[in-house]
Amino acid sequence: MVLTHYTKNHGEEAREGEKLSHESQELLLSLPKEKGWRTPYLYKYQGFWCQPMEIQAIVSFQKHFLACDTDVVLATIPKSGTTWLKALAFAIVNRKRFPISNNHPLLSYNPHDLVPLLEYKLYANEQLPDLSNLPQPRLFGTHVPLASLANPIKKSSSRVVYLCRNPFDTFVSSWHYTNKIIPKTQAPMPLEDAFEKYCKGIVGFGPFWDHMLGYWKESIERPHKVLFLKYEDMKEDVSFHLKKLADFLGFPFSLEEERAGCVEKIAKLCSFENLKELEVNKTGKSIKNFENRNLFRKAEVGDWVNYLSPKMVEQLTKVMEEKLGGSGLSFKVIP
Ligand SMILES: Nc1ncnc2c1ncn2[C@@H]1O[C@H](COP(=O)(O)OS(=O)(=O)O)[C@@H](OP(=O)(O)O)[C@H]1O
Repeated sequence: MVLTHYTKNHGEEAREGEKLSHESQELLLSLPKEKGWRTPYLYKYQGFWCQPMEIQAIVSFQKHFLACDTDVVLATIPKSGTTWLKALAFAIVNRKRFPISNNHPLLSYNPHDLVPLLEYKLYANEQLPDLSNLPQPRLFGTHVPLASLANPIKKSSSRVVYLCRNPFDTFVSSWHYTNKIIPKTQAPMPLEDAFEKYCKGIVGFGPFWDHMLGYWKESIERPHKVLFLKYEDMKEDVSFHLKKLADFLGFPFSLEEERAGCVEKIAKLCSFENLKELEVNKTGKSIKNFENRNLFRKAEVGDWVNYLSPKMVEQLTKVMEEKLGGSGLSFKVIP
């Protein structure tokens, strides 16, 4: 059984390698690697862990992306509320073009289709997208850490919004998602194995602490450039954070809009309860052909209590204290 799994993984690695350019294959040979969560290996590229196809796309994005001053980049580590943030930002900046109505794009498209990920979609598979004709402000999503964003993003006046979620819930969400999308022929990943990797920082785009701290520090040093939001705060008061996001993006709500309930309408449109029940999100496919329904699970703060043992809680708390202590970044971990 173990042997079959091992052989299968190596076959997968060979197949994945075949899809890569010669240059990317050479690059991978020079990088440290560890067994991945659902792919044979994660490689450490520029200090963060990543899958081979993503590394190829990120190198291309770093080389070719041209920024506009009006660009908005929505950054997250996976499972921190990316889908939610994309829906909110799209609805806010496009509300004149697409007023809240029965044919709003968010009712027939998944947020990942409306706000494409730079590394999974736009620059994937050696594509060089022509982004010059996209309506402004252009909205992009990324899981890439701040230090590795394409230089034009850092140097231009484009804005970055970072959404962060407490590591306990992010871990549980990542583990569930991984087991939902791994091929049926592959054994599910035990919670304990995933947890050990997570605490060592071995998770896509991790270590999580470096990912968070990069954006956190920049949001303090350059608050006009990076807005740092927390998933738990947004769950507590979505309207307040929606207005904050709109102000930061340069699309503040007018008094008339507020009186007309525009903020609440957007919050409702983008809510977990609404998006989860839409046909497109029950049956459609978006990122890399993955099923949209897997993007919507529970959306709760504190669901980790149902999964982590006291020993695990102690271990992750210690990691967080060691890595995030003194930074000023802290989390509500229960509602
Ligand atoms: N609209 C909305 N509001 C609040 N929360 C939401 C929303 N949509 C998705 N979710 C929850 O977010 C988790 C998925 O994270 P991401 O969207 O970052 O996933 S991904 O990185 O884009 O794959 C996942 O969290 P868990 O339920 O804890 O697994 C989703 O349920």
